Amino acid sequence: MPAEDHPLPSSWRGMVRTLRLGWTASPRLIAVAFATTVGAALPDALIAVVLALLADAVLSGNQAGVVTAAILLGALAVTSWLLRLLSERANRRFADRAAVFMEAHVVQLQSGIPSLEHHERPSYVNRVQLVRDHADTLSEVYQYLFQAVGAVLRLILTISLLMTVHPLLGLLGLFAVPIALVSHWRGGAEHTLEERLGHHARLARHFFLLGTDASPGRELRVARGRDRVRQGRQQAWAARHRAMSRARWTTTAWQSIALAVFSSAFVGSVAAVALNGGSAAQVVLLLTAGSRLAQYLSETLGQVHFLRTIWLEGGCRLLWLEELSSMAAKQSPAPPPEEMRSGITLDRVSFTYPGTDRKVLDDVTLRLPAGAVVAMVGENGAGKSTLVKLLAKMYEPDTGRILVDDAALADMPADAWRERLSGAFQDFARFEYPLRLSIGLGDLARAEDAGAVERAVERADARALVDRLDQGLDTQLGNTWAEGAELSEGQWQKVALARGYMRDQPLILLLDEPASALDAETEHLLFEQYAERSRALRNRGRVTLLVSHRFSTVRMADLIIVLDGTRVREQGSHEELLALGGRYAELYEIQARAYRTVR
Ligand SMILES: Nc1ncnc2c1ncn2[C@@H]1O[C@H](COP(=O)(O)OP(=O)(O)OP(=O)(O)O)[C@@H](O)[C@H]1O
Repeated sequence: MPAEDHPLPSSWRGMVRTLRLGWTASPRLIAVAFATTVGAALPDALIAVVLALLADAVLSGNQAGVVTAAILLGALAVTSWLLRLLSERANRRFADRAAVFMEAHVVQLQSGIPSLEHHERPSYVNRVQLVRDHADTLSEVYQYLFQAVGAVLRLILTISLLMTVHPLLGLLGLFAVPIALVSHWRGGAEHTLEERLGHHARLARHFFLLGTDASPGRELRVARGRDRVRQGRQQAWAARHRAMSRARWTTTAWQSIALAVFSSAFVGSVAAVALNGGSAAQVVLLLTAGSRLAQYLSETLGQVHFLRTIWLEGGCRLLWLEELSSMAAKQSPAPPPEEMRSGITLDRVSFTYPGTDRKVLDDVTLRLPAGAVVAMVGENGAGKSTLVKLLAKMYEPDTGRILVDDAALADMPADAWRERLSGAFQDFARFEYPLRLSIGLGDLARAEDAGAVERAVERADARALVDRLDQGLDTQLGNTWAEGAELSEGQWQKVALARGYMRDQPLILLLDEPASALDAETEHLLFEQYAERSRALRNRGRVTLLVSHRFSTVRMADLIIVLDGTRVREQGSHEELLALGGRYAELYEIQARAYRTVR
């Protein structure tokens, strides 16, 4: 789905949605925070009136008036301080709660999108990154919104006070309009640019991780490439900074012009009132309220700018993510079958990765028979993993169909389909949980089922690994934890493999180079056992698809598919393909010869 297929919703819809989310997070706290923040804004604006009363009383020698005005001033100051304190506490508590709520919401939305497209299309990645980066900031925007409401009320009150001196002074508010407009435009323009420059920030982050993570650190030390990485990071930041700073200078220049217009009008008003017989109290009121008007305006603008940048823009991106997620959830009505009778068919499937224009699979037609162990081979980049991803519904084919028996995979909900498949992948995850859970994640509903976890351990030949760890299956994994056990690459891969074996009866088991970090003999033994078990269960109609570069493993499969850059070049059993004397036979012979030579 190209980016323009799902454009950003309007900022205002985003704002309403974010408000609703805040209300859901904590209705009581949001109400208290609103009342105290708006309340705290008003006493300050009334100080101008009391100061005018004070000036009047002082000039007319009214002792009682002076005392009353002084008491009122004190009362206003204390009320303002107290309400501000209360509002700060209420807002902070609310922001804490809303931050947790928002982050959880964003995580849920992102993981709820069945495809991987939002991780790969650059324009989507930038948006998702902004939502992710602003997930906790979004929780602070309520405070800014309430303050902005308070500030607007304070502005109205201040302008009304000015109009008591002379109705035309209300026009001072009009001179403030350019400032508001520039500020509104500024937030949007900077945010759009930030989104457009997202790839520089990602690049800088990538170089940062390269320079600080342990595993690239080894290679960088050997290659003496640290300076190169540092330079890469600096260049990425500099490119982003240059463009942002140019844009900020332009917006700041416009803002200064708008402020200059307002300031001239204010100075002119003070002079006009003073020269046209205005009383001292009126001049005091105009000076106090007018100078505060500028201060209130810049505060309001700061809040509006923040709201515009983070909230309106962040809010509409959050809404965009919600819509993307719910659209994906709505699309698929047909449940996957409980059992497969004939197998999985790829019917003239073509696929191009989002954001690219090169076909990775072109018009591929294949049949993976129910009950069969199918192996897929091909050179690097031939499209093997891509085909596996299509079968896992991480992407949808551009053209053609994938059929499970006779039902289209495209019509099945991704979640329901994935409950019926198992998998172990070459870029496996290192889940730093206790070993039992790290394996049990393969079938979360049975993660607590000791028998199921034990069986997965046996199937992955990971018993020796479990026995070597101090607390067996209860050992905490990963060096992020103080007591965590760090595993070798091959051991992590065995954990991933065991995870892939958690489900007893998947419709399809996808094994995409799941043992690349293990030695060839271990891999051979593992799959020999596995293929035997699979054949014993043939009548249950499961399909196993194994991607491997090791022909000693591949030869055990019932059907071998040779992919050759976008197309299927050959298919058949090991014996058939050897007899064919084509690409498979050639590659098999090269590996077998190398193996004989080494031995
Ligand atoms: N996320 C992606 N976005 C764009 N192109 C991609 C993406 N992933 C893979 N490709 C491209 O698709 C082609 C096929 O990649 P794929 O990972 O399917 O190959 P493979 O046969 O599994 O290779 P290998 O044996 O090295 O694992 C490659 O040319 C690769 O550059």
